[in-house]
Amino acid sequence: MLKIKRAVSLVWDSAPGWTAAHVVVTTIQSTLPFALLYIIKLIVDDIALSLNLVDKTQIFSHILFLLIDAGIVMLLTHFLAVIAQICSETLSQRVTDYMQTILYKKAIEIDLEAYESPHYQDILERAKWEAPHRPKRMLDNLTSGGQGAVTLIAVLGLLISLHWGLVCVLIFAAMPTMVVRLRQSKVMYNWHRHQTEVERKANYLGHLLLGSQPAKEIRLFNLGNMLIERFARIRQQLFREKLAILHRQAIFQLIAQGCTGMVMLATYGFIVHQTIYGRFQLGDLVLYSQAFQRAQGAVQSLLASLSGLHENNLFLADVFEFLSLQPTTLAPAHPKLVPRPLQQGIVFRDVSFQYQNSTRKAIDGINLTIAPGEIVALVGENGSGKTTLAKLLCRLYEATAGTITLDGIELQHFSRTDFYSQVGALFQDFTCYQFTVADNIWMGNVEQPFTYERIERAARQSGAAATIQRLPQGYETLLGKWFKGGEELSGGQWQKIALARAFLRDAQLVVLDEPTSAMDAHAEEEVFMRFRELMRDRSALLITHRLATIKMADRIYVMHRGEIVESGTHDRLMALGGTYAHLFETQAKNYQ
Ligand SMILES: Nc1ncnc2c1ncn2[C@@H]1O[C@H](COP(=O)(O)OP(=O)(O)OP(=O)(O)O)[C@@H](O)[C@H]1O
Repeated sequence: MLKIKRAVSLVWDSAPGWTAAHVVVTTIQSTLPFALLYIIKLIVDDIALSLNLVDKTQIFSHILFLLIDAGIVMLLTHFLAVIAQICSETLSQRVTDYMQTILYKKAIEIDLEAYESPHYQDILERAKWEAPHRPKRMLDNLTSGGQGAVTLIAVLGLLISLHWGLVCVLIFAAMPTMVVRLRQSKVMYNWHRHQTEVERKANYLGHLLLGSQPAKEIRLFNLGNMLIERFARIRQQLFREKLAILHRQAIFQLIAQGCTGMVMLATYGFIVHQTIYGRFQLGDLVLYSQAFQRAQGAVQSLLASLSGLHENNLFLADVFEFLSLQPTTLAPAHPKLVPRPLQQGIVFRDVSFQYQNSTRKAIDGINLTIAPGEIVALVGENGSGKTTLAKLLCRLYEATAGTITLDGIELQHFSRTDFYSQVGALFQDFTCYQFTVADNIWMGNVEQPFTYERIERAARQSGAAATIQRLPQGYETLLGKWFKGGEELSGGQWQKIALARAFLRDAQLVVLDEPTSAMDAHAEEEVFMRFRELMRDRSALLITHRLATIKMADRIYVMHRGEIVESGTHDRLMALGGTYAHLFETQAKNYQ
């Protein structure tokens, strides 16, 4: 019941005016057949009366007047049908848009960690399927159920006057179908829920086959047919399972309808029997069998609405399950303000972290400091935990043990918005927004007004300015190939734009994970030459495999299997002759 109320209020919130119009129009629609029936009854009464009259002029004009009324009701019925369709379609659209917005808002609230959980992906997927149409369907069930109930109440009076037992027969006859329908909804729902991951696998294959990003490899490695076969195999499996359920349901439905049919036949037999033995007139036979038929139709429509309500209720549970998700890390009740400017900087104390569903720690017992104005570099082999450490510093994940403090205050004590406003970051998997160049850079700090002056400065700092100048519409050039007129950039050029985005943020902490990996040696050198100047009052964490570029770092931490194994300046680490010196010499040798 609560879910029905919540679904209706979602529909109402999406478009109050259209919801009201939809309900009013369908209510009027449901009363019109009775109005027409009543007018026809008046016409029949007049005709019967006219048979005994000598002067039929007056009664004929009255019948004409009633006929015009009937015509008006018919016209109104057609007119309302058109209006009802417009209301229904508009409302469906509004509900879909509204529900999608709600889903997007909820999705951005959830912790990043959730995206690594298949369970979360399943919940999200089901909510995406069901949210756009289930609330509106529920409203439709309610209105059509209401219509069925009105018709039923109207004919029930007639049936009771015939025999009260007929009403019981009507309800009894409907029972088997009702039970079967409720069971079917439950079986189908459970099957859908159970199959979410398999459906996601099929969708993933579809994404590989249709997406622009995998398109190159699909062609080069001739993966198309293999992926299509995998897709077809999954769809076949889903199809077979669904068909088996539908077969079983068809058998149950046939049995239920057979039972209903037999009860109905017996009832008609009873009415005919009563007529033959003179207890009913021929007119009664017609009237009561009509009434019984209508009542049966109304019961069927009521049942369809009730089982629809039941089904939509089940599926809406998936939407509400998603909407009820909460971030695992709650916002502090009394958040502290991020110190501006930083005095002591950032301190990691015995920090460890283990990813969800992972059996080992990605980083273990990390101790590290970044003072204000200091550039700290992280180096180490693949998978040693550098990016994980950067993500913890950006508070994209919470440490499983230990503390990370900013001027002595643990990161959890800041509101995320305030903390994020002080972080400028560039990760390896940065996003290439299919927007204009200016938008791509401005998105580094949308809280600040859009000004070309700031955007151009950030572009100069990242080395993107020269590339942008050569674009047909400069900063107003649309990037990417998704939309008409878009210009595609090279990997290194995209990286410069993304770096400009990180620089645009007026942040005290800058985190750069392989910021120049796609740039040519000349561009990279330019970026790092400006880097010290740029980071003057900021704290920077820099991750790179290109050791030549980090000689200028104030301190270098060397990571190995989640731990810090060495730290110090370039010169000190070289003198130490350990992992760093070995890595550096290996790289240097390759350049000789
Ligand atoms: N989202 C994740 N879920 C589970 N494990 C992860 C996840 N991301 C990384 N890991 C694991 O954590 C460890 C550290 O990964 P991380 O990305 O921090 O390494 P890295 O030093 O940045 O590597 P690279 O130099 O290749 O970028 C690896 O063993 C990796 O398998």
